Amino acid sequence: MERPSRLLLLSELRVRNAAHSVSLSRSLLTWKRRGSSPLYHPFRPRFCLPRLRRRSDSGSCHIVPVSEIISVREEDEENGSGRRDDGSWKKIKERDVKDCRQAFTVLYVERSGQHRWRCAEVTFTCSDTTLCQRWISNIREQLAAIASRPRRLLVYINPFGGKRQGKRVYEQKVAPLFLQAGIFTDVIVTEYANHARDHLRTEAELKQFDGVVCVGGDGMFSEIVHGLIWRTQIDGGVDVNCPDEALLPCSLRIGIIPAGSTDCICFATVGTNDPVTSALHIIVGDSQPMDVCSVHHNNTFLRYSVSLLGYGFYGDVLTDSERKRWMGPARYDFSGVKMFLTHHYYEGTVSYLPARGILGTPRDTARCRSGCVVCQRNGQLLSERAERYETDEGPDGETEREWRTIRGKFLAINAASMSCACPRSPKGLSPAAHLADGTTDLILVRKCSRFDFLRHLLRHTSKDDQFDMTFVEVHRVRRFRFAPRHCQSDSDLELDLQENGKRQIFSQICRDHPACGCAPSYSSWNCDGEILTHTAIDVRVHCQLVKLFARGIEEPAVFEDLTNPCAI
Ligand SMILES: Nc1ncnc2c1ncn2[C@@H]1O[C@H](COP(=O)(O)OP(=O)(O)OP(=O)(O)O)[C@@H](O)[C@H]1O
Ligand SMILES: CCCCCCCCCCCCC/C=C/[C@@H](O)[C@H](CO)NC(=O)CCCCC
Ligand SMILES: [Ca+2]
Repeated sequence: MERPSRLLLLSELRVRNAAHSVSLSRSLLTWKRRGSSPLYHPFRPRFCLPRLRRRSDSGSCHIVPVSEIISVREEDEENGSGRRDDGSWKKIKERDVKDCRQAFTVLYVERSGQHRWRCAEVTFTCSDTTLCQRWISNIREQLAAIASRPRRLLVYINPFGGKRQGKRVYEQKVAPLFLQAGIFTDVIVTEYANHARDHLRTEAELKQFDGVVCVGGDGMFSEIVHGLIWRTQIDGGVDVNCPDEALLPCSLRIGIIPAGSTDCICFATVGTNDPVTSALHIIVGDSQPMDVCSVHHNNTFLRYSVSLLGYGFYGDVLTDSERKRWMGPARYDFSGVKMFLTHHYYEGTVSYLPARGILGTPRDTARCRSGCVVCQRNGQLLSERAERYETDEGPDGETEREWRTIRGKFLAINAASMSCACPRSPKGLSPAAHLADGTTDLILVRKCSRFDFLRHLLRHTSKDDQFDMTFVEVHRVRRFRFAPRHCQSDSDLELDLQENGKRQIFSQICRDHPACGCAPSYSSWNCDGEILTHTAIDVRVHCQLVKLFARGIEEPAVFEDLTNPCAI
């Protein structure tokens, strides 16, 4: 149970011309209308204390955690008595001006439903100038002491992501908030694809910054992740081409201002794709660790992935939609329907290393939420294991024995390192996946009828379980490999030829002659929205390799009897 800490200040100040009892402790700012009866505050989210406001017949009490104060502004006489909390203006009575010589405004985070945050403000006025200054400097001191808050950010804007609104969104909605919060920014509007990645790799003076912000979609985030991870490994002498090397975690946090088509990473880490909410999470200095998968082909590094690695359906949707970029976000719906009707399946071998000895399964009903204990515990377990064996997979012999292999015909092979929740699918591809548990959920959708595949797809948008179907299996894994049928080992191929020689040869011919309309042998991998150049891949999860300016999705408030911070 959270108890109010020792008070730093307790004064009678005026809010909207009414006397209020206002207090500041190291953790809370509260204001309560004078004469109102003590109120209890039964709502509190499980992991944090948001601003609370409870009204009764006799008044209202507000509680704002200091960690959620954005800034404090000194008002001049006119502002202090003339401006409303919502920023509009009111007529000033002469008596008000006389009574309230000094005023200050506190800007703070207010939750507005569906995980959205807004910047609210309240103006306190008082007749004593010294007291007013004490309040302002005390609040400023509290804010300056929060070491996790960024002071200087490097911002990359993709002007062409999503609906091409990135620049406008940043200038109108985000930059003014950063200014209010006293955050300095260096802004780069990208001029070509991979501009941000290459700038981070070689040019950016990262020591100057407390974080990197991207304005765009998942592709833009991916650029930042690639630039930062690459830079960190090169500086630390890590060979990125070796799939067995443990990667060094990146120290700079990444902020995402969503302005893309899917915005899956923002949605799955914040709970909404709203630029103002994301800006506020950056300002308050939130931190959310996140797993990253490295993808290799024959000991050559290909890419990193944080959300979806998809072969078959999602690979084909992406390949088809890339030719329709001009359609904007609607291209995914168009290509989704087209690829569903095309109904291609692909043959190959999936091998995986199951995640053992850690918490959680892909069929859990519990979800990864703010302060997730599964992520915390598994993070600890995996780093202890890494220290013991100098690899996070356990002793070599044991690891080799644990690999499992599945051969088959698949409509889709998906690896979801996080839920992949997005506006299209609010619960995501793997609803119980965790952001930072060191695992990915490997989902195998075997060849089935169009009708069954449609049922499976539609379950991504409803409450029904998309894994509860005979042709779908899901495994929580630490590592996996895939080889398409034609990339299998010589002995496997011989076996296949004996089993099904005619089809093998026929499909190879049809790959060379697409006009015959036969199903292709290969799909492509969709790696967080980028097409991979190879189909045979080796994927390894690196637990908590990067950090975001986010806190995971907050639980809705739960009913709890609290010590009443307003009863003072
Ligand atoms: N100035 C630019 N010109 C052209 N392409 C760019 C530029 N800046 C970035 N890009 C590339 O644009 C691609 C798409 O960008 P982004 O991810 O922002 O939007 P999106 O694809 O619409 O959204 P999502 O990834 O969420 O589906 C990225 O892969 C990025 O590399
Ligand atoms: C015929 C009815 C179909 C109904 C299907 C609904 C299922 C929706 C599941 C959505 C899963 C999104 C996974 C996110 C992947 C991102 O890393 C990637 C980059 O932004 N986006 C896509 O590849 C874009 C992929 C878009 C797929 C539709
Ligand atoms: Ca994970």
